[in-house]
Amino acid sequence: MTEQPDSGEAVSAQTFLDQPDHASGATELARQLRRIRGLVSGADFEDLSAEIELARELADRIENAATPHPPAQYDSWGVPEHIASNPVIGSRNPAAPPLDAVVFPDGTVRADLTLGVEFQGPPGCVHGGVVAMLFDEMLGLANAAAEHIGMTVDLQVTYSAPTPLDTPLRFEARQERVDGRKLWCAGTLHAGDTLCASVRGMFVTPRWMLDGDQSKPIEG
Ligand SMILES: CCCCCCCCCCCCCCCC(=O)SCCNC(=O)CCNC(=O)[C@H](O)C(C)(C)COP(=O)(O)OP(=O)(O)OC[C@H]1O[C@@H](n2cnc3c(N)ncnc32)[C@H](O)[C@@H]1OP(=O)(O)O
Repeated sequence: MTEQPDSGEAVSAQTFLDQPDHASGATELARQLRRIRGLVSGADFEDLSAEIELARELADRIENAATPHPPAQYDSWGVPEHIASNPVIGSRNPAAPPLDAVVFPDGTVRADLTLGVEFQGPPGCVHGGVVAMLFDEMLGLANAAAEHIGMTVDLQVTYSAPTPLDTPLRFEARQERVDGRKLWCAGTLHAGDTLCASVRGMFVTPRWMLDGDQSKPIEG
């Protein structure tokens, strides 16, 4: 449970799309790979030849143990495998920050996170494309929280101030309007009191999705 600090009164939030650790250990493996990701992209080393050998052996071992499931086999939105591989929230995707979201009773989705040097664009700042990607996901999550999802057809990001690295950031998003298959969402990104960026997005629920069961429980 988290409190919404800007509301003036304590409002409880629920963890959203909770992803328990995978029994195989893949979630923990992703955590360790994220540590390596940050170190390799943001530190100097004298000689890594022994570590390279180790990494190659590890990659070979994981490849031999793996039974890959191509994305085309993922059967629907929100199943654990679909969420786990996501590049923004996926607990088993080492490339994901990962972003952990909570949802408030009014439908606002919030995520607090800190981004390291591997997400750098301008020196000391988060890459603008990374901000856009995280916003896209946040708006998608706001749609999921409203149980009315779609695909992005338009995403407009306004960058107001540089987004600092290694600094607590807060993303917020909510679905604002629905008209048939068309959905509109908005969001903000703050570092402390500074508004770094804001976003407006339009989504469309594909016709084929209406034939499926959108209201099925979100697993994971
Ligand atoms: C509850 C369940 C659990 C969920 C669990 C959650 C899991 C965890 C969350 C993951 C969250 C992922 C968040 C990332 C989201 C992506 O990354 S989505 C990927 C990027 N987007 C795409 O690839 C979309 C590509 N576009 C398309 O495939 C097609 O345009 C679409 C979206 C299927 C729509 O095609 P369509 O069904 O044929 O619709 P179409 O008739 O063309 O348009 C419908 C209406 O929208 C309008 N429209 C279409 N495009 C536009 C546009 N660009 N601008 C303005 N209007 C437009 C049309 O003019 C039309 O308006 P009307 O004539 O009805 O007034």
